[in-house]
Amino acid sequence: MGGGEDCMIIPVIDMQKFPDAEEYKKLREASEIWGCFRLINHKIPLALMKEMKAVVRSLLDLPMEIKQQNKDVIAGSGYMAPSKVNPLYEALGLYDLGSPEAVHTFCSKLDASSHQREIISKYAQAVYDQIVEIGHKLAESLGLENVDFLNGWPCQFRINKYNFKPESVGSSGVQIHTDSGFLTILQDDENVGGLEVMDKAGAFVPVDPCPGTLLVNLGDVAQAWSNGRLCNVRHRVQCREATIRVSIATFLLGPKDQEAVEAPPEFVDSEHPRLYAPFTYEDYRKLRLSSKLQAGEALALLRTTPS
Ligand SMILES: O=C(O)CCC(=O)C(=O)O
Ligand SMILES: [Fe+2]
Repeated sequence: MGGGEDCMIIPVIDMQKFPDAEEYKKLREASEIWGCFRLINHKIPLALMKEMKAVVRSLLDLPMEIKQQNKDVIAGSGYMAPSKVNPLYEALGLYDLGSPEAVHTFCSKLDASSHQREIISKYAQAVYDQIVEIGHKLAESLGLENVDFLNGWPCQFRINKYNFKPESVGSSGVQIHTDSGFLTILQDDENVGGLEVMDKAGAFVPVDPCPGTLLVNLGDVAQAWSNGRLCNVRHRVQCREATIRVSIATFLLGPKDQEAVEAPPEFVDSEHPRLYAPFTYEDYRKLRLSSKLQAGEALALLRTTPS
């Protein structure tokens, strides 16, 4: 199990320590102060993480015409070719990870072998179960008793490749952003760093690789749902060395269809008035895209009270 010194700048949450009250407190504080943490002793088998990494690498190495068959299901969910804004970055994606048919379509479009399909399906199941469990623990850490609110929430899956070249060292791999959904599990590259998260003071803090662990990020939906208690962490990827970097991200987005993102009554009182009018995840995603506000600023457009 990884757990070296360099993992320790950002908070570490140990899945095996639950239901200790101390671990719940750490989880709450990490989520309020940082909006991200390293997860150790999680439930995704290390062998599966490794096999998945190999599968993902080979999918990203496919010819462009095949990768382009990975079409959007919702805006931005399919293949993203290198662009003017992020010329070193490309990604394949899948919506929705919880749907075996969607996983099947994703695999078919990329001509995945039966071995690759098997690994992807197993990983999808394991990462989905893990992200829902973290969501439940997070709600419990905030004192909520009914934690069934995550049922049926869609999950987006994205595999990221950074083609870092000698001349790109020091430049941006992915620009500063927040994740739009509720929670993200990131299997970051086990060797190549570059991910940076912003701390409360506005300084970027490097998140160094820590093999065998996962990184969890909280997104805009978590901020709104918690009535402003939880931090939607701003982060970016910088090119640090001339090599390929690959990461695997799973995003638990928000309530499905027309169900609203809305702070439960437990988070609202006279000292903490409701900050946001209820909204659907779909509308919020569209607002982020149309406003081009990618670092959580779009939430301000939904505020019911001045910030
Ligand atoms: O590649 C990484 O480490 C981060 C990727 C990321 O922030 C994202 O996919 O939203
Ligand atoms: Fe992100």
